Amino acid sequence: MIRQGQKTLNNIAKFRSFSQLPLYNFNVQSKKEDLSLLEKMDPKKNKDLATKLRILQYIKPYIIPFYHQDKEINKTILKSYGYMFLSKSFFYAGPISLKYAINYLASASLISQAPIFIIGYGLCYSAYVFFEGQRNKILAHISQNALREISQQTYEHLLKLDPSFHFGDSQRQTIFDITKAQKAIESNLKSVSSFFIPFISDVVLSSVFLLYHCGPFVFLSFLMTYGGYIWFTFDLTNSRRKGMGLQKKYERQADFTLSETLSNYYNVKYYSAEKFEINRYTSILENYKNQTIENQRTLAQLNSGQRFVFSIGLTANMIYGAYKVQKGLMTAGDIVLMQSLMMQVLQPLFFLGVQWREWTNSALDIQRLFKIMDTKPKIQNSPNAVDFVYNGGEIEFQNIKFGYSNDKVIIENMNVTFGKGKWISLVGESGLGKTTMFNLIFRLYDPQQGSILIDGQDIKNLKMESFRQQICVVSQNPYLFNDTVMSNLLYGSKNKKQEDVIEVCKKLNLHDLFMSLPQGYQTLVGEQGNKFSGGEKQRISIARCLLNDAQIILLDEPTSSLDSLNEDRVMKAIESLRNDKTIIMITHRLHLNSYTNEVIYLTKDGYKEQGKHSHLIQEKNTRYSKLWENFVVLDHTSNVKVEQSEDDLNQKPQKKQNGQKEDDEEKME
Ligand SMILES: Nc1ncnc2c1ncn2[C@@H]1O[C@H](COP(=O)(O)OP(=O)(O)OP(=O)(O)O)[C@@H](O)[C@H]1O
Repeated sequence: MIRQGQKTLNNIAKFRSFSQLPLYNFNVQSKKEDLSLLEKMDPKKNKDLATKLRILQYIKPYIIPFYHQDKEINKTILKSYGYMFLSKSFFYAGPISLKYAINYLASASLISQAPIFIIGYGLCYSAYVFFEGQRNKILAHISQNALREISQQTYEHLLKLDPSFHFGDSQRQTIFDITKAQKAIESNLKSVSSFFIPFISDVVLSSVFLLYHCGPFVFLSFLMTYGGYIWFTFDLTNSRRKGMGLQKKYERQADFTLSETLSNYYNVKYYSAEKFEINRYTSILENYKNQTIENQRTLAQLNSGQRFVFSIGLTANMIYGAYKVQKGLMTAGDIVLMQSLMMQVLQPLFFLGVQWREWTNSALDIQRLFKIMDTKPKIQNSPNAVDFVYNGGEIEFQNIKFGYSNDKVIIENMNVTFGKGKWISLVGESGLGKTTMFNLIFRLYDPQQGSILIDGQDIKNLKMESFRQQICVVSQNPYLFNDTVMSNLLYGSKNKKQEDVIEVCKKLNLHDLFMSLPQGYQTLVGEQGNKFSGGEKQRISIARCLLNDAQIILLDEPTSSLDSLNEDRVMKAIESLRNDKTIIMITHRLHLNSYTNEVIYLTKDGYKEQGKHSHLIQEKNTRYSKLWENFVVLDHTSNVKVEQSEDDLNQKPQKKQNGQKEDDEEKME
């Protein structure tokens, strides 16, 4: 499950190339109001307490019967309480039976009945073990359900968050944090249901039995011993918190460094940085080791202190009991009962520190999850959002101003129209904001000013799923899932037939490559698709996009890793498969513009030239024609281009524009 989450996060990529991510049809079982309640609490006011209360809110539906909306889970929780009642009944019947066995053994007239109580003691213990086992089975079932539902909620929330969240911090760190937090919540749930609830019932029941069987002195001494023990445990555990926090921090650093280094394996090798990385990792491990030793020392202190407090209480009660027996006010059986009851609660009491420490530690881990759950997606459907109505796929930037942050404007006063059904090249210098324009079309960000219209509809007023479904993006860095070739090709196009896939792959020169693999189209592509070359990955992601039914295709330097032969094939494949879809293609390889219907050339100072490649380069005073001259001279493929350019400039554009109005306007501003 965690691996799946990691795969998906990695593939959210620069923008979500496929709007089918919501195809995963989550069916979250927890009541939604639980989350909103959690969200309302302000952890800053009393961070520690607030976090613990939020954790309780989170796990409440799995502890309190009738709180979960799934009736089956409610029944299971109720059953677990039934088993607890039975196990506790036998747990306390045992020492009482033992008390009578001892008293009868000490009495000459009743000694013959003692074995019945001894057998009763044994049976009670067996029954207790049986019902406790049944309860544990049920608790495992509940906690696994809880883990699944909480992971699901988190996953769903993560997929809603904006790219600024996913690419602001380290994604790997986020994954670590979430994984740890989910485990921490599961462990907290287990500790509440398997430890704290039975523990509280033990303290209450032991008190009642001690009061009834051994009198008020033993009862009070018992309460004081437990009170002192609990106070000491909590006090010392809280003072160990800082040290535990440091240990966690070093642990996270170590995990993170390991993962960073391994995922940058090639860079480490290329820069011969093994020694540097080993030293870095070792110094973190050293910190972790020292802090763990220090924490173990304080833990030993805690444990010996706890036993000391308990032994004082136990000894005081035993002395008092011995005195009462001497006076004939208590029996030997009462002393055994007192000892058994105290010892029965002693066992869980020794775990109290461990459990409380776990809670305190998990609170640190879970705080990170809460921080993520508190992050609200900036881009959301407006309350009155309507469905997008496709009408040819014209895209219009109206007076757009945008910057990723307020202090740096990337795009200002931009007015551009990408005509419907056209294949348009978007050209401009590096860093101009071309990829950013794609991000804006996909509404991964909202412009600070102006509107983006698709087929005359402002995307801010549209349901995001409805227009995103019509857009497919091939990003600069092709992202593949670590799945089979076929699954990657069909990601988002589940209804496509095998023949369609083969047709597209043949056109992109991929079919023979896949067929040469041992498992053909069922071959796994490897982590991030690294079983394929950069150019092959690029062609796979183009194939995936061409197989998609989206009517608008955004190609961000789709052939940057391709040789000229494959580049030509790809261009021809796009041309033959595009079926009047609107395509915007960012490219720095100007010769590709001969394949497209139109070029939009933008500069940082807001200048724009728009028209057919062949016309723009013939106009000697256009900036684009100067760029083209430079390209032809400087580009290492210039020979090909010069040869091609005669074709490209004079024939291809004309051939390509079949079906397109000849009176395409050239706009120059
Ligand atoms: N997520 C981001 N957060 C902050 N700044 C960003 C982000 N993405 C891009 N930028 C900045 O925005 C500017 C435009 O980037 P963009 O990728 O849109 O340019 P581009 O025209 O596509 O460049 P290239 O041709 O090199 O791909 C750059 O200065 C870049 O550093």
